[in-house]
Amino acid sequence: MFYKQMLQSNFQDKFMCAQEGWTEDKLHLTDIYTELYITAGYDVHINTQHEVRQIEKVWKPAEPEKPIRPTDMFKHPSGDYRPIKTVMTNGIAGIGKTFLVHKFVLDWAEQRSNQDVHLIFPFTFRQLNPLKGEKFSLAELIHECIPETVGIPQEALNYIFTDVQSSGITNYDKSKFKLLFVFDGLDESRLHLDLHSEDIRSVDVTKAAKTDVLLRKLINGKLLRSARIWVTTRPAAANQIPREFISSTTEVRGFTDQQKEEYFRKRFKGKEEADKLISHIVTSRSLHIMCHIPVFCWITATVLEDVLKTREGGELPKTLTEMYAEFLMFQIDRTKEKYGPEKSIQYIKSLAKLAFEQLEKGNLIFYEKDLRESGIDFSEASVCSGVFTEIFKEDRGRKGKDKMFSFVHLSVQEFLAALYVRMSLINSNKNVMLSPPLSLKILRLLFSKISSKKINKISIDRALQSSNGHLDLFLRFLLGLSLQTNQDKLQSLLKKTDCRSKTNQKTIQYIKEKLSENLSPERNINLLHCLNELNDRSLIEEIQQYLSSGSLSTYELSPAQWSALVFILLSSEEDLHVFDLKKYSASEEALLRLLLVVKASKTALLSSCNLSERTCEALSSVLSSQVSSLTELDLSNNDLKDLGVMLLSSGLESPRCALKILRLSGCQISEEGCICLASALKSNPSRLRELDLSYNHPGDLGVKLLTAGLKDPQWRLDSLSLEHSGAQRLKPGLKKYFCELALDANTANRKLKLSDNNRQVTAVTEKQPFSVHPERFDVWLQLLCTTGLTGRCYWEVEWKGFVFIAVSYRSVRRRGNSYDCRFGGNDHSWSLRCAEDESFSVWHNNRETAIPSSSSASHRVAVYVDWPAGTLTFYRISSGSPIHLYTFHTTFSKPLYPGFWLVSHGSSVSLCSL
Ligand SMILES: Nc1ncnc2c1ncn2[C@@H]1O[C@H](COP(=O)(O)OP(=O)(O)OP(=O)(O)O)[C@@H](O)[C@H]1O
Repeated sequence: MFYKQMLQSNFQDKFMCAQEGWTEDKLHLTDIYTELYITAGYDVHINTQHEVRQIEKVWKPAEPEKPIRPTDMFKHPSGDYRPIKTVMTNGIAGIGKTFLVHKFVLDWAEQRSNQDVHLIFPFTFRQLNPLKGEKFSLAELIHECIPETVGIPQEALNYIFTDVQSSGITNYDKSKFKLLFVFDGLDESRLHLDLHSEDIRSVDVTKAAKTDVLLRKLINGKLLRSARIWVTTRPAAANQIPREFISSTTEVRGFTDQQKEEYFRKRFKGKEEADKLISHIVTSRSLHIMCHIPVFCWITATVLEDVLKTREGGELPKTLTEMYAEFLMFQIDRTKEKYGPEKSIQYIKSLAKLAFEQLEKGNLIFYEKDLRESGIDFSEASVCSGVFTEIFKEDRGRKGKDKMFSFVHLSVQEFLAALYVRMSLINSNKNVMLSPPLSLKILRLLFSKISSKKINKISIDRALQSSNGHLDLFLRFLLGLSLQTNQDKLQSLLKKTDCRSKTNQKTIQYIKEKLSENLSPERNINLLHCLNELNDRSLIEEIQQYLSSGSLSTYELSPAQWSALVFILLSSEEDLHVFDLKKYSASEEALLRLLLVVKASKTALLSSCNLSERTCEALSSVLSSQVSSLTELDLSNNDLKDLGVMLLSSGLESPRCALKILRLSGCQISEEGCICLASALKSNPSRLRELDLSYNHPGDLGVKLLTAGLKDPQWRLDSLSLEHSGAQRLKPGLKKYFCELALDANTANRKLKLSDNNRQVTAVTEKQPFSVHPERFDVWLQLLCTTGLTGRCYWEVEWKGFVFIAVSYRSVRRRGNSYDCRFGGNDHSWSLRCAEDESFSVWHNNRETAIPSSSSASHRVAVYVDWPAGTLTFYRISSGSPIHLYTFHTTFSKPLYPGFWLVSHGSSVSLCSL
């Protein structure tokens, strides 16, 4: 207890202050720390190759996923008690892993949480790397790396460790001494961490062993079995620790929109100032999206703070290029005073060269030799790397003793690379974009005179040729740097400006041409970002106009406009939690165009959108994609057939598929499709929890296989619906929901004559010999059918004269002539009025809604009720196909009875057989 208090007190001093970037004046951690969005699970939501580019597609907070509080790092995400030994926390560069560890330790040290822990030993791999191969006992290693522990004598540590080791207890919660070892930054590790390698030698915890061996044994549980281990890492290195050694995985996913706001409120204490900045960031989409990475928030806050201070009433940077240009100038200004303007400018120029040359090669980490090649004197660089640590940081060496370098964030490298291209053009009239691949077209361009326009074109073409988009952000910056305003900011680096608005107009035109070609959606989106950097919003504004005028299905969108729509949806303020295709256009074409949005959404509602097998192929690739966020997919009421399900199954089989809910109700699926589904789920049983296959025809084998899966403890499935199945469900379209109806003679008004086995009714003048019945309509010429409907039902009727085709609750009044008795005259019935002149209108609650007139002379009407979904739709049947008339959306509370009102004598209605 004494040692605990001592360590807590020492850690308070150490972790209270946070070092951010270059700041010499340290800030109190709790003053700047903003809660991060942390989730449970193995999924790494970011493409490891280039996190920034992926964010927009990927990062949408997951609704069903409960965020984890930092203090709950060692609780099982399910909420149930399970012993937890090792937690691995993933997250991309700059997302806040180190900050999280510091906050956790500080909360413990200041006795806010996790007080069950007796001692915490926070290591970083950066500290451990130089000790590789050296021999230490565990206590010595702790003293070496964590000076705050020095007050705990080695004997005391050895006593505790020996006790833990010899007790044989494996459960942390049962251990007498509760210990936590933290290892931050596994991605930086140079240690030999093969956890399977057999370390035969003794497990005497007091004996010295090589650092690598100690670490290995701690992580694989050979040493101090009950001690807890917490490892943080960037995703690329996560697989260094095999799954079997990890009890729980979490992922730091940065800031949610709300947390971004909190961050800026903490940074800017004045409310007015904070409001201004937040609203500025929210309206500059690219900035807002990027701000999900805390380190980018810091860049943004740094720049905006400076702009506010130094330029009263000045424009705040809106685009990424503006922001990075400001950031760079801010760095140069700060260091100019210390080291002189020339040196800092010269250094930036060399770094820009390095950034460009290495980006061309696809390198993100560089060695001394690379620095030399770019003209950076290494010894000088090490002086200057102190100056520009926040741009260029000396990195962990993994190759022997070679020093490694990288930019503080890949986006900084991309910005500097773009700057290098512009600088070479403006300052030395040189085109540096010479390296292959050179198409003939580019070659031709190269032999003509160099100009900004040509460089822009070459860069656009090069970026479009890249299959993984490695030049996308570079291109955005390069084009952004062709704006006068940005060049003005960088005056100290650019000799003169070379902006001509005509040139930029031509570039904009060229981008728009490219957008109308059939490029991949990702490339198109980047081109739209480029337009944004060039301050051209014409395409986006067009689409926004369409969107505000209602459904898009009325417009014929060009490929460029579709891309603009994707761009808007991906970067919209509205959450992409739920993507509802019908909001835009219920068609397959629309879905295929908006596939990127589906990928970024949590839930995709695609029911009743006339989708076919073709869609399934595309969706299957979404499901198996590394960056898909989709956990719920509703494909009900589309005739996908067995082939569609087979195609979809290949996506379901993928270990990357994160789908939890799949609705395939009414999709014409037979036994074959179900067999395929069952086998896909068998090979990937750990995800899907809910499967809706109602209104299909699974056959005996389909039912058997799927229900067996439901009982299989390996499967996560806990809800399976196979209701309303049968061969009839294999009929196309709405016909699969056809139900046989019969008119209820007991409800028929006396002036209605029933015939054709109670399937036809005619309004007549003479009273019919019906018995007295309390359910009979006595005034209006109405009647109901016998069956109350609660599922999905479809029927067709032929009509003559002037009739109302209705559905009603059984409770509709039968006596008298009030509206309460008339179909559509009250709130418990809905009706379609079919008049002699073939005009239609709908009635509900005594309110009429007219339906635009149609030309056809057909007298056949179809009714489709989806009771659970609360929809009632009327169609006119023309040449055998349903033409939509009207849909009511409501919540039905009681069974619905089809009914008819025959207004004029001689009118008739007959129920059709299908
Ligand atoms: N929770 C937070 N609140 C406020 N600022 C934060 C937070 N997390 C991170 N930051 C800011 O982002 C910067 C980078 O965070 P941090 O070093 O924790 O990232 P990381 O995930 O460990 O990155 P890397 O993998 O590159 O080491 C911090 O210096 C700080 O400015």
